[in-house]
Amino acid sequence: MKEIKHFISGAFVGSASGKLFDNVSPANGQVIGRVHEAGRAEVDAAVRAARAALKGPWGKMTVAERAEILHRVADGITARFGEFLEAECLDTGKPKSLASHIDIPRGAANFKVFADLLKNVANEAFEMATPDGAGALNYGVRRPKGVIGVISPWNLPLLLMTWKVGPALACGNCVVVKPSEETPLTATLLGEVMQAAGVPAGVYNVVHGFGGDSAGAFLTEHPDVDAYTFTGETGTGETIMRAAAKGVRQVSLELGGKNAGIVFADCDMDKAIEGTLRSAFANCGQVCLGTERVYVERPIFDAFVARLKAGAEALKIGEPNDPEANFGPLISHKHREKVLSYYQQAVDDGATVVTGGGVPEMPAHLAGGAWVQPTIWTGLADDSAVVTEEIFGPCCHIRPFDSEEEAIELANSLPYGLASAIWTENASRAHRVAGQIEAGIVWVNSWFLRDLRTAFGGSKQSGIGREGGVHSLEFYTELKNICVKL
Ligand SMILES: NC(=O)c1ccc[n+]([C@@H]2O[C@H](COP(=O)([O-])OP(=O)(O)OC[C@H]3O[C@@H](n4cnc5c(N)ncnc54)[C@H](O)[C@@H]3O)[C@@H](O)[C@H]2O)c1
Ligand SMILES: O=C/C=C/C=C(\O)C(=O)O
Repeated sequence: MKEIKHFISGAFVGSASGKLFDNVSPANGQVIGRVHEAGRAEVDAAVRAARAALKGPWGKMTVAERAEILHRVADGITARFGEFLEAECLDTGKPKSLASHIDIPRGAANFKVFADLLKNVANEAFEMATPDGAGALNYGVRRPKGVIGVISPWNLPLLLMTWKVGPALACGNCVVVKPSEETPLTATLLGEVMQAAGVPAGVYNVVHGFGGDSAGAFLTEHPDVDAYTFTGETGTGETIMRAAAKGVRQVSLELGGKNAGIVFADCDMDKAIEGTLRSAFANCGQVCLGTERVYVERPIFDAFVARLKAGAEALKIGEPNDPEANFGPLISHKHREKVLSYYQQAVDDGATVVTGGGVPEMPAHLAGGAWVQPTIWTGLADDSAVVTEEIFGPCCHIRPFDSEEEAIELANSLPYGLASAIWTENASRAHRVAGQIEAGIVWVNSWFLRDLRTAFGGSKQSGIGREGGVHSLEFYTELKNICVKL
């Protein structure tokens, strides 16, 4: 049985406590490995290694030298593409057809884009007048923040972890990563790539374990971590924020959502159906940006529901190696219980189940997996928990609307504000509505189209701060103003 160890100070190490936990395949329920669970000792060793590495060669490198190494990291991921793909799909059960297009290439891109950005970024400067007439010159310099704690979720494990590690390292920080307990493999494999690329020991560390009373909590409670970047549930974000308050450490939080899709009668129906299908069902609905509320203008409501139903029913459920599969399992049985409880709630609340609503029948060798049917409802009240709470499963509720104002009000009615997708061929309307949606990201006639130079993050309870492009610098560096009296 494969043992998955921590990566600390350039070496793979087990836990002193000897505590291990199972890594379970969501596709068939089988144990695929045993993972070392970090105690305070391993977390402390990782933080100390990171602190020491800041003072070592990493801290003395030029931006160009660091950028070259990070390019080698990206190339290392690409060179071992097959291994990363295998590992990601073992952990998550997602179709290889999906991970080979999204997760793994983005894992590599996250290093290249931020390495290049750092080489080209300019700092601000202000000339100022002084009473003696000689003036003064202010200019900003950026310095690494220090040791960054990176806590990442299981839905897009390599993509979301490197989305933080890429800019953190490009800015000259050292990191301690706590990947989700559900998906330990790719973060561990990345340790090998880091080493081969010449990243000095201690710059990239990985500790495995759970959240509360385990590696996650030990990391967020560790006094020698300078800042935390977290992607995950809103409730966990609150816990991390509380822990980070001690010692006044900064947090960047990318949290949950209950994203709205708004489909106007003047949309290109083919595009709207294709995009909404992806946004509701890609990655088995386990994408923070995914659409779980669809608002459709009344004249096209029936046609839209019928076509989305047909699209959902045409999805091909299957295990990662099935070349035709485009719909995998949920991450775990525990998560399936949560998703199925909402499926039941929808029925109890009087929904019309347009399609799905249960567990699909799977062949015997996959029967132990966390499979669930893609599901569409109509007819729920706006205050049903199914419509107001993040389910994080392959499901959406579709509701008609009669005016632009009503659609905007519905989209903005929840305490979340991560993303939204608007479908219309009327350009004025697209801009007008997009400007009024309370969300960090609004797509018009697309979904999950990502330019890594743009600001990414959520408003309201979907997060704090923005990452992406120069916005990442706000979090991963300290901007210092130097004022020189002339
Ligand atoms: N806004 C975004 O960009 C974004 C992106 C992806 C996922 N998400 C959100 O993530 C959630 C799904 O991911 P998840 O279930 O892994 O989230 P989660 O909050 O349960 O776990 C995320 C990470 O936090 C750790 N953790 C849990 N409790 C902790 C604690 N007390 N202290 C420290 N660490 C702790 C976990 O071990 C894991 O590594 C959804 O809510 C989804 O919307 C948001
Ligand atoms: O599940 C959430 C997906 C988030 C995507 C990103 O953070 C990204 O594309 O950078």
